[in-house]
Amino acid sequence: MTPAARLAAAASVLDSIAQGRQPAEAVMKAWGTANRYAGSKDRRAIADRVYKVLRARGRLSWIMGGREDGRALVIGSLHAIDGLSLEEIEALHSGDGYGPRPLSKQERSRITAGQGELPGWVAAGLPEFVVEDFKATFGDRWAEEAHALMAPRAPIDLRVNDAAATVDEVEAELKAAGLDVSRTPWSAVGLRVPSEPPPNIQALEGFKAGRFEIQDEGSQVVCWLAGAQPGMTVVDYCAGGGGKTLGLAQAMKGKGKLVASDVVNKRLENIRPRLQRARVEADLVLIGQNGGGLEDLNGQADLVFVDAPCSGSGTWRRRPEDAWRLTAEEVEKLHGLQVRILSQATKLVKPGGRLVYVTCSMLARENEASVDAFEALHPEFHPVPILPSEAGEGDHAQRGGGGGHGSGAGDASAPSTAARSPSPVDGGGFLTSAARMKFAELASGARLRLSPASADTDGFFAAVYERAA
Ligand SMILES: C[S@@+](CC[C@H](N)C(=O)[O-])C[C@H]1O[C@@H](n2cnc3c(N)ncnc32)[C@H](O)[C@@H]1O
Repeated sequence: MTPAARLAAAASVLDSIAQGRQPAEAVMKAWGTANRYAGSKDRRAIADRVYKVLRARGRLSWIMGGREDGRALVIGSLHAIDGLSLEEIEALHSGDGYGPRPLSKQERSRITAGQGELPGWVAAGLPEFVVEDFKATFGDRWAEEAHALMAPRAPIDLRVNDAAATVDEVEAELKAAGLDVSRTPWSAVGLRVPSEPPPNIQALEGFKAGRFEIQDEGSQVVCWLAGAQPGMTVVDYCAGGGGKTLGLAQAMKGKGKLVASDVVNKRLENIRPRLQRARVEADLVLIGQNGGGLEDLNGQADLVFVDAPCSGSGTWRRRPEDAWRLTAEEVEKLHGLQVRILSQATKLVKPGGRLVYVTCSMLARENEASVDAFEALHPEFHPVPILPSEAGEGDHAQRGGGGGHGSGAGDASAPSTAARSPSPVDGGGFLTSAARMKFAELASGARLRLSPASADTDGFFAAVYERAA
């Protein structure tokens, strides 16, 4: 393909992405299948252009006078990102062969007009309502947070299944496969590989044998903070694809009862092969929108983990297309759903047991606002500080009625006053000492926010609660 034909193809892929809800990666793949004449270098060049545009879509649309079609965004990117002159852009738009048609008068004038002063949200490359939320949360640091969230090429993180292999063994295995592997800073069982050139992790023997899984470090961290321990009864209430289920199973070391529930059966079914690969077990339970289906566990769970449905805005560095699909109305709906799901999940928590709320959202409306609403509705749930309180680690457990799980869940004979819940930052030994220092900086009481800018992870929010007796 000529460079011009690649631009035309990128514009058409961008239009397909804008028309649907499919991930950009899937649209790119479908385009490759339908256009077999395109070689790997062509597909690579087209994907590079598509992602370049998606990460800067707001700015490019602004420059092109509010146009949002693929052609305009590609033209804008040649000018504003690649720095091509009008003549160079025109040469790529001669209309010859499979290249794009010549520039219109308006398109030419958009390029010659220059960018001018860009409003903050346009420069940040995020929808305006998102930037307002960021300003309220991050203050002066909002632009840095926005930039890191939309920056290219997040690395790929792996969680080593320490029941099947040591971190050293997996590290050596990945090195032998030619990957440039390093340790993750916060999760003690995390490894990181660059996403460029794209590694085929799923084809590796260690992946197939369950020695490691793909999981962002932030996602690993929230599993470790939850405090699942061997012998506990744990419910992963919104189990989805099962990423956290596997992390919780790892913390439980295969001992106790783990239940993974969701309202979508297909998602639960996808967990099955992952459990088999990791050689761990969980009961998969399809629940109704109102939580029906888990009545047997009412008041029984030591830990209920609610990885709530959310905007997924914490993962926009991997899926920048989603930033432009989200609306303020959807965020409002998600906030309502999050508070409702948390309320439903409370029924399962036993006195002294924990409820952990997690999102992969960067938005305060889905994080702080959702747990504020939950706290107002459920005073029987006490916030558990992420860091040990000054009065001594675990004193919240006694305030909350004791009955901790320090000696292993199911040990009903353990005296409640002696047993103390470990502090979330203890992380069951799965958090590094660097994590403990870092989270001292990032945690606010029972709440912790991780982000690409602050922790080099996807954006995550976690809040930990304990039910009073
Ligand atoms: C953020 S995703 C979970 C991701 C998953 N925990 C993981 O780590 O792969 C949220 C999940 O909540 C589920 N969900 C939506 N409404 C729900 C409800 N009312 N009760 C329980 N789960 C619900 C969705 O089907 C979705 O799978």
